Amino acid sequence: METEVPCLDLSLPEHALSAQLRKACTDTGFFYVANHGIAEDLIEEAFEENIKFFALPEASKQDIIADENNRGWTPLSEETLDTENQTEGDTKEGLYFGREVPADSPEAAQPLHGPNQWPSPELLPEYKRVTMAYFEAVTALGMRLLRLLALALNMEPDFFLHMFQRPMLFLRPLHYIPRRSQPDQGIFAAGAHTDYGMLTLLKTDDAPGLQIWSHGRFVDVPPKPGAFIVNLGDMLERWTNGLFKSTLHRVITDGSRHRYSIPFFFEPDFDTRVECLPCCCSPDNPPRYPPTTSGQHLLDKYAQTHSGYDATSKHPTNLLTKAVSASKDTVDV
Ligand SMILES: O=C(O)CCC(=O)C(=O)O
Ligand SMILES: [Fe+2]
Repeated sequence: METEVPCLDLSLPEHALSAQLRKACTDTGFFYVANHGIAEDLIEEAFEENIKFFALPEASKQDIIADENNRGWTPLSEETLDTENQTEGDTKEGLYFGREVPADSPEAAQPLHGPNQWPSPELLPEYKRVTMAYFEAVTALGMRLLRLLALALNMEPDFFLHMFQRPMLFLRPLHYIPRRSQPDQGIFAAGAHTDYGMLTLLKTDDAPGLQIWSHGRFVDVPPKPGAFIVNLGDMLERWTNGLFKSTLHRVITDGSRHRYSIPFFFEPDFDTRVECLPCCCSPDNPPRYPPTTSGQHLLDKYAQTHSGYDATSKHPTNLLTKAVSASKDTVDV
């Protein structure tokens, strides 16, 4: 079953786009973006390099196993996005890259900041060049969307821009193995979850599988050639007091083929204050969440779903998505 996920044509004038964006953000929290300006060749190259990476022998991937800054390879089944409904881990592996932060920079003292771990250039000579070019291109697209988001909220267009001086940016190529998902058996390619952060810019190959929760059921969001899929995360839902939706989603595979996707998680600077926007509250609609910061929000979300997690220490697994069990909390205490 398919649902009508709106498609924003970025070649339209901003005033038209911002109205469409507001509707998409308040209705579905998911939308396609067409005419985004990122070269198809670059996208293709990024997928080709990742297909090569995931085909490397296990030992080569182990060499760059994810570190405490969320950078590096996460093996098959390492992540269980929906602990309530899954009987095994997600049938996918991934590779995280963040904004490059040298180990000797003061920024590296913060959780989630540090140098990247790149696949060996002897094995994959083009990997770093292509991935960095792709990273830069999706960052620029994210910046364009920030302007539109501010306009969609009837705010100054540069409202969010200054919060992205040292942003937390994570690119995470994923490889789903050809394993048939069996929801009734608790086997999922990616369990149901919402994304933690502000915005996710997702490119998938042409294999279907992504589904979003809509009107009481999961519906397909098929790949659209030439378009990105963009969704809002919990941080933006919190910032807008629930006006903009962070929608539950999952991935189901039919076992017939490999599936590759590249989500890009786009989050403001660690210290950015995330407090109900004035345009999103009123005496009748008071703020539902206390103020926090971008970094603290991500760390708290993680602690909610991982018992024993110490938010003051750096920690090696996925901080950018969360299990469904905690997805619809309304008030932080
Ligand atoms: O692979 C996909 O289509 C979706 C991945 C996703 O939802 C995530 O990584 O948060
Ligand atoms: Fe997600």
